[in-house]
Amino acid sequence: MRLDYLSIFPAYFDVLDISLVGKAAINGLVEIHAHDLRDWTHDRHRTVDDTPCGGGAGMVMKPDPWGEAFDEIIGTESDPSVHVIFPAPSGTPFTQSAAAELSSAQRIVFCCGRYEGIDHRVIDYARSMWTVHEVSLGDYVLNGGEVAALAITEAVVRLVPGFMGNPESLAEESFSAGQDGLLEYPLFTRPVSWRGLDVPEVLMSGHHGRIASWRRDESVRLTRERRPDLTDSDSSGIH
Ligand SMILES: N#Cc1c(-c2ccc3cc[nH]c3c2)n[nH]c1N
Repeated sequence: MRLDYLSIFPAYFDVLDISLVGKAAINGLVEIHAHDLRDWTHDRHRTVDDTPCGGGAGMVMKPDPWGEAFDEIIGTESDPSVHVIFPAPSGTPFTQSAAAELSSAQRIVFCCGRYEGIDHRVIDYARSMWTVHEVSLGDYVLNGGEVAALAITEAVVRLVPGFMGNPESLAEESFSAGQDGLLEYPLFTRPVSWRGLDVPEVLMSGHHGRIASWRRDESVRLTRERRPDLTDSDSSGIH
């Protein structure tokens, strides 16, 4: 899997060399390329923004640098196997199932906007050429797309076959299919007693049936408390 990042702050992605994603890069599972969008400007100030047509506050990212960067990084041929991701507050909420779908992609290009956003023609052009995803991390405002690109990268790459040492651990995580779309149950490890707080006795009983039942009940309780929106989904198993 090749991952490209277009941003005016490409140093954001240096962290990928440190994290687990860096290990995947070393193992050849992923190839990471970060690019400075300003490398595709031609004025002395390396300008990437301009005032919004129709007025309004802030600045909008000009289309020209994006188009020239696309030509060099992706090419000028249409290819639906290339996935181009535009993080944006107006995007579709990014989910675990979206991460799972993207984990089989061979090429993902992240377009990280700044200012008020990117000229919409850039997205329209990308849609005419590749498979485009306009996605949002959640209902809060960031200053740009880089943090979202990092989060999406981690969510996707950890699902790439061969990345996780123990793929079985994926099955029991929150939002995973194996968890019936429920939130993960509380986790405990040694010591059994810590600052007057004890591990639930059932988890020390060695009775696998009771442990499984306790974990399911906890997942249902937590999901009802914190994510009632998940309790009506078909995959949740609770209604
Ligand atoms: N994804 C996502 C986002 C953003 C976001 C993404 C891109 C830009 C470009 C300028 N401002 C941005 C905010 N805010 N909140 C989210 N969940």
